[in-house]
Amino acid sequence: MKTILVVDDSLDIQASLKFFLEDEGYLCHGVLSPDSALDYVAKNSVDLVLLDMNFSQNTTSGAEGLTAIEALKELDPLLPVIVMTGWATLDLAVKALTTGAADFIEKPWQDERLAHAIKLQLNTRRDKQDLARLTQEKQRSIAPQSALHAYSTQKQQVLSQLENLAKSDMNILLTGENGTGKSYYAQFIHQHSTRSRASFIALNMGALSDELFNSEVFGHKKGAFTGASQDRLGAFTLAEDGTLFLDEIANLSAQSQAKLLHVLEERKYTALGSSKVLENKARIISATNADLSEAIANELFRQDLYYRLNTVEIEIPPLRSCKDDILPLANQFLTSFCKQYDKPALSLAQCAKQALLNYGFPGNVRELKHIIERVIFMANGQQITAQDLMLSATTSNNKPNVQHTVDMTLSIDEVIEHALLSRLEHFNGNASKAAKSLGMSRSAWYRKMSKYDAV
Ligand SMILES: Nc1ncnc2c1ncn2[C@@H]1O[C@H](COP(=O)(O)OP(=O)(O)OP(=O)(O)O)[C@@H](O)[C@H]1O
Repeated sequence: MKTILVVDDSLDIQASLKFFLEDEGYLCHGVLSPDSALDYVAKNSVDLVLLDMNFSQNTTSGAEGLTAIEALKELDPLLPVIVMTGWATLDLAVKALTTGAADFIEKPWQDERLAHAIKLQLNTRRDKQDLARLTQEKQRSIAPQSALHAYSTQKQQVLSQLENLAKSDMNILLTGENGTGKSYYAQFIHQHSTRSRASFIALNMGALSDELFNSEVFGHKKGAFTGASQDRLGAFTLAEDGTLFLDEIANLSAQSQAKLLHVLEERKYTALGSSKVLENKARIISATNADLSEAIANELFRQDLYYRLNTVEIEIPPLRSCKDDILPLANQFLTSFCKQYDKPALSLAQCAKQALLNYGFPGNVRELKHIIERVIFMANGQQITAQDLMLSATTSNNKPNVQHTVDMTLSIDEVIEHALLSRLEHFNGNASKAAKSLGMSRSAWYRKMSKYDAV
């Protein structure tokens, strides 16, 4: 329900506007002075202000109203202020509109005209908010994904479980190794939920410092800190009543964990530099490839936050335990990359199929996708051989292989990608340990990994 703030020093006028506005379906709050109005707008959600222009006795110039319009617009540039005065002159109306008022109404007002003006200004505000949100959302939301493919019984079971859970409002924690497609499954949940028409906002926690966390998650006001040159909407605000996907949740610092826990408990937050309390209505899906029980035991992750996030916990199985996915996914990627690079259709020779089925895929579906993308440029002829795939030898028990032979034909990017994957494999998919062993910070690790996902 929209909230309208009435600023008028007459309690009679406040009461009669309240009566009328509530009848029109709005929530109405009244204050007696511009100072109280500013205080109220700074701390509460207000959708529109009806502002008297004169407050001190015997003044009719409208100067107090003009100052109030300026201050209100400074506080919230998108807040519509409709001016109402019994001392209307053309000059004052022009001044009010050029100062930032959205409309000018003479007292005594006509109900129909007032109702129309309010409706119009609320619609304009909504359109402006949508535009601001869409612009920022476009800058930050993850690229629309291609379809999620699941052929094996294991993956099909996970999908049907998620489809059922999607209908609830429960927070869901997705676990699983790197590259199993957790962000794809998060979008799948959103698309099958009752929130599918609202936004899906994704944030990679592994890449956020504490300072960035505040800004990205809660947003900031212009001037909140050096370099804050304009207002920024936070992920909770952008997600609104949609879905907020928090990837790599185990990598949050203790400080950021405490802040996130507070929002999840209170369902309220404030942007940096603002005292306005905002409500969190988003559903949280989080994901991690880390062992959170171990992180809790080592006091690296808060148990209370874990319980807030994992109302339900679903593990996405590694590719090596879903053998029935390997060849259909490989063919799927083959078709789409041949199309993307305008190459003639290619197929997998029997030896290549067998090699893929025997391989351990420490980097899971992401790695399979990269292998297929690379082989398109390496294959001679229309059939891809096992050799073209350039897979390292695998262990017989299908566990990921630690040894990678360095092929002298690989580019520097491919050598780095191999190094990252083999280190990940060595640490059983634990990205924090893999990063540490390479002398990299967690955020540098995630930046590198996402670079190779994008190659
Ligand atoms: N079921 C699937 N169908 C099609 N593509 C998939 C599937 N699962 C994963 N992928 C591909 O694998 C890549 C990695 O997926 P994603 O980034 O969601 O993995 P992740 O589990 O979140 O990895 P990380 O833990 O490293 O963040 C995606 O870019 C996508 O191309």
